[in-house]
Amino acid sequence: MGKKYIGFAGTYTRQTSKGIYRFVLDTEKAELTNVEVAAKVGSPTYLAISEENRYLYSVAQQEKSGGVATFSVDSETGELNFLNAEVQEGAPPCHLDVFQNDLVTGNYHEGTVELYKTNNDGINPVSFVYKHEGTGPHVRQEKSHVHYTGFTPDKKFVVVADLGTDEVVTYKVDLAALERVNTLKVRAGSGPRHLSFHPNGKVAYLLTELSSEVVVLDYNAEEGSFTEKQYIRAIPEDFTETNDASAIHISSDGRFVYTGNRGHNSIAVFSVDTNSGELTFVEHTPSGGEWPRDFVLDPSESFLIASNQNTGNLVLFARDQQTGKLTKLNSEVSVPEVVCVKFLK
Ligand SMILES: O=C1O[C@H](COP(=O)(O)O)[C@@H](O)[C@H](O)[C@H]1O
Repeated sequence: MGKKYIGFAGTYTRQTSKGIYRFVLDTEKAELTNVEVAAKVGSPTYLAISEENRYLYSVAQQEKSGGVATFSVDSETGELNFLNAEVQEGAPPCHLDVFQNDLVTGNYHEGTVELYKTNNDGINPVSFVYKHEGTGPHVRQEKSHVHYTGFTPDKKFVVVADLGTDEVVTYKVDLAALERVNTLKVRAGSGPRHLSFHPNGKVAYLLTELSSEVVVLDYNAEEGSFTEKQYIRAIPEDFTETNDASAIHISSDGRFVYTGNRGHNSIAVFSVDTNSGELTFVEHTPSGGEWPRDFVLDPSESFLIASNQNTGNLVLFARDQQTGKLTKLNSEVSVPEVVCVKFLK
C-alpha cells in the first residue's frame, strides 16, 4: 500500500511567497498534494530537519539582518510551531546543517561560517564566526562565497564548500568554536557549491557551480581530508549557454548521484562504480521548469521532486531504482520562489 510523506519547501519571500510551505507526496496516486503555508518567515531559503524530526531550522531574514529560525515539528501532521530566531546584521546565510546541539550555517555574501548551539526552546545566539579569505579567477570569485556547510557522516567534522576561493575546508567543532583542520584546493575557477557523501563514508561528490562539474573525492575520515580522483561534466559538451550547477544528492544505496543544472534546466543522473566510487554519466532529464535550485529523493526513493525557482513549481518524477533514470509524472504544484525541498525522515 502506498504511503503519504510530508515535505517542506524553503523559498525567497521577495515577491509573493509567504515563507515555508508544506506539501504531501501521495505515493499510491503518484501525486503531490495539499500545498499550504506552514510558517511565515522572511526568505527561509534553506531548511534542515533534526534527526528525530523534532525540530526544523530555516535560514531567516529580518529586514537588514539574517540568521536562523527554529520550529518544533509535529511529525504526524507536519505542523510547525515557531520557537525563536537568532539574526545578526548583514545578509542571511544560504545553507545550514544540524547535528544534536550543533548547527552550522554558511554565508555566501559575508564569506563566513557560523556555529550555533541549539536547545529545547530553539537556538542560542551565534557562538562562533569564521571568516574565509581569498579569491579566484572567475568574475564571481572576487572574495570568499561560502555556499555549503554540512556534517561528515561520522559527525566528527564540518565540511565547507567555498565558491569564491575554490576550496573545500574541514573544521572540527570544539565546544563553542570551529577549528580549521584541512583545506583542499580544487581547479581554479570551478566554484565549489554543494557536497554529498557516499553512504560508505569514504568518497564524497562535490558539485562546482561555475564549471558545472562533479569532483569525485576520496575522504580520509581520520584526518577529515580530501583528495581529488575524477572530474566529470554535469552538462552536455555542446551546451554553450551559462549554466549554474545547483544541488547534488546520492541515493541511499550509493548507486546513483543526481545534480541540478540551472540554465540547462535539467537533472543529471550518474551511476557510481561500486569499487572506486567514480561516476559514469547516465542521462539528463528536463527539470519541468526553469532554474532547478534543488531537488530531493522522497523517503521511499521511488520518486524525485525538483524545485524550479524561476517557474515556482515542484515537479514529480518517478525514479527507477535499478537504472537510476527519471521519468516525469503528470503531477506538479506551485510554490513561489522555491529554493529547497526536504522530507520528514
Ligand atoms: O546559488 C546561488 O546562491 C547564492 C547565495 O544564496 P543567497 O540566498 O544567500 O543569496 C545566490 O546569491 C545566487 O544567486 C545563487 O545562484
